[in-house]
Amino acid sequence: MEGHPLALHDVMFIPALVAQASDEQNKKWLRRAQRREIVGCYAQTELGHGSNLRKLETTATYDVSTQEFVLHTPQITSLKWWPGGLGKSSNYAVVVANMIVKEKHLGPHSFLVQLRDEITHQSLKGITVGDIGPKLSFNAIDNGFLGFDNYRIPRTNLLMRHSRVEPDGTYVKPPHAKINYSAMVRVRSHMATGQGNFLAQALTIAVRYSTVRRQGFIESGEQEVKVLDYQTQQHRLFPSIAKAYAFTFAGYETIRLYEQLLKEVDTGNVSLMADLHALTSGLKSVVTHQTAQGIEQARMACGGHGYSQASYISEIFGVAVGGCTYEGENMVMLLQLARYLVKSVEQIKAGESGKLGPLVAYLAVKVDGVDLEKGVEEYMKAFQHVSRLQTWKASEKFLKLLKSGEKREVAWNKSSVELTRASRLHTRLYIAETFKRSVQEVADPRLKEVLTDLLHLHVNYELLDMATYALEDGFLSSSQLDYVRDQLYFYLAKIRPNAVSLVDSWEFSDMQLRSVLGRRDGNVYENLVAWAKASPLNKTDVLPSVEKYLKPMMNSKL
Ligand SMILES: CC/C=C\C/C=C\C/C=C\C/C=C\C/C=C\C/C=C\CCC(=O)SCCNC(=O)CCNC(=O)[C@H](O)C(C)(C)COP(=O)(O)OP(=O)(O)OC[C@H]1O[C@@H](n2cnc3c(N)ncnc32)[C@H](O)[C@@H]1OP(=O)(O)O
Ligand SMILES: Cc1cc2nc3c(=O)[nH]c(=O)nc-3n(C[C@H](O)[C@H](O)[C@H](O)COP(=O)(O)OP(=O)(O)OC[C@H]3O[C@@H](n4cnc5c(N)ncnc54)[C@H](O)[C@@H]3O)c2cc1C
Repeated sequence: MEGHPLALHDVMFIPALVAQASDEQNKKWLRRAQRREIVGCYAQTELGHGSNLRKLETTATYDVSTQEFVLHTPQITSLKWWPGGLGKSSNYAVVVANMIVKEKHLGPHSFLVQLRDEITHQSLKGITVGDIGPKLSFNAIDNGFLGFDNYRIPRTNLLMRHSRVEPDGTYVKPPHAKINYSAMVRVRSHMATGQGNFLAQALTIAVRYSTVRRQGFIESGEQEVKVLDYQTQQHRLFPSIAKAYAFTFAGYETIRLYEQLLKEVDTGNVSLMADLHALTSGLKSVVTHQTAQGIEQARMACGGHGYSQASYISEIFGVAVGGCTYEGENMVMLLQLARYLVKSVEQIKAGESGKLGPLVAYLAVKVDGVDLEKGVEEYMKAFQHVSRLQTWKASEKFLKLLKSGEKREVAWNKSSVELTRASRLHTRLYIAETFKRSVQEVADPRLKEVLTDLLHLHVNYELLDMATYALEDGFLSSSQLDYVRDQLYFYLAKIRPNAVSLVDSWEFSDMQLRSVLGRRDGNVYENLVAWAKASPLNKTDVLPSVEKYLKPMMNSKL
């Protein structure tokens, strides 16, 4: 859970080579990387810039006389900063640098760069590299810094699958300007399943513990109840169980789309890039945020023991919450999706609704009302309505500001909170839709029934959570919202008997969970005592600090 120093080798270094190096280059590098004869990382973010990639400062200047690129770190803010595995483990990196050829700045490009000697592992001349120090979590990963002092690499170390620099300095452009960002899009497409997995771990611990923990009464005179029988506890945990499933289903779809994109790009078809970029930008933001919230609720649902490291939930939280920042800061990514939504609105206004992609076609279709009692399809129409309403409102605000003479960037900034709201609603619609479709495809009728209960819980929870939007224009009445509330409580109670099976079905072993509270055998109390006794402070009855500090203080006459 604390991370692995070679994680980025698998998660980004190899995928960057697969997607961006030419077949010829990969004959040289890929097998070596796969066999781990060389260890790599993905070095893009700098001390001064992470989000705004156009302002990366590391330069790769082509020297036509030697057919080499000269990598250079012009100032302190240009140091690479953060890359996982860079500090101590990697001897190679995919480095993203601003490419300059014949004095022309050609923007960020990826280069394979050797950092350390393959035998001694010592850093090479011209390279400054090290670890950036402890972090909130992930402390088994050596996130690092890296500087170049006019460091030379061969021309052929520019990753040349999609763009090239010929020996004479002729630049051959890629088929899409952002094709070099594919390693990021890949991680974003995997993040929904990855984060769903973190959420699932925390929930497994909290749900199991909630059936061991007895406290208080529901009906007086009986045995104290398992805390999982409280409606508030169910409300804290069960909607997140539904989300963990929903995120996993959504993630399967984005992973499939990324694989499709890779194949299509190789045939020169880049049409999926904008759609997938928008989709994964929104999804990674919503999923990481809701996962962090869900894990924190799971911790609180374990009361005092949840705060102990014996629960292990704090570690899961620390790792998961990193996802809100890495691979694109969440607000920044929501605004990327918003660009796509605003463009879609502009297309509709221009009478070009027919050109809209399938995920945004609903923006052009107005619905007057829904009959929620007819089932999940009607909830989908309600989600579409709130997303459409907010997307149009935010877009109109932006377009009005533009029309009033504001500069584009200023108008955008003044509309940005509303735009991020639209992006979240659009993404939550997508999550609900993929959840619905995935449940419909389940063949086993008993499994389908339980997952359908979770789906119902999800759509009622979500609609209630976005109720202000639906009430704003009178789309939903307050009596409809009462119905949604009743349904929510109905499904909390209905799911209760299956709650433990739902988390057990994720099949985390005790070794994976590392949680005293979440043990499979439920022997929580004996093991909490054993865990406490094993604390380093309990190695001796009297600590050296007693002689050193306590006694002088207690014996002092002052
Ligand atoms: C197999 C497992 C895989 C994953 C693991 C999953 C879960 C994790 C679980 C465990 C992890 C275990 C260990 C690892 C631990 C942690 C670390 C993992 C990874 C972290 C690595 C990193 O963080 S790498 C650095 C990431 N950095 C960023 O994400 C930077 C964010 N910024 C950007 O992406 C861009 O700068 C930008 C998109 C914000 C803006 O780009 P730019 O300025 O160049 O563009 P413009 O704004 O001008 O936009 C111009 C048009 O281009 C479009 N665009 C932008 N990007 C793309 C893209 N990628 N594809 C397609 N189109 C793109 C943009 O939309 C604009 O289009 P218009 O039509 O509107 O003009
Ligand atoms: C655990 C972890 C692992 C990482 N691993 C890697 C790695 O392997 N390789 C690598 O290269 N990098 C890595 N990073 C770096 C990471 O990708 C960046 O930190 C991330 O992309 C955010 O960029 P930033 O730090 O520049 O944030 P900033 O952009 O400085 O964000 C600060 C604030 O400014 C806001 N902001 C910035 N721009 C805008 C805008 N245009 N509009 C509105 N608000 C804005 C943000 O929303 C945020 O609130 C890692 C980071 C972490 C935490």
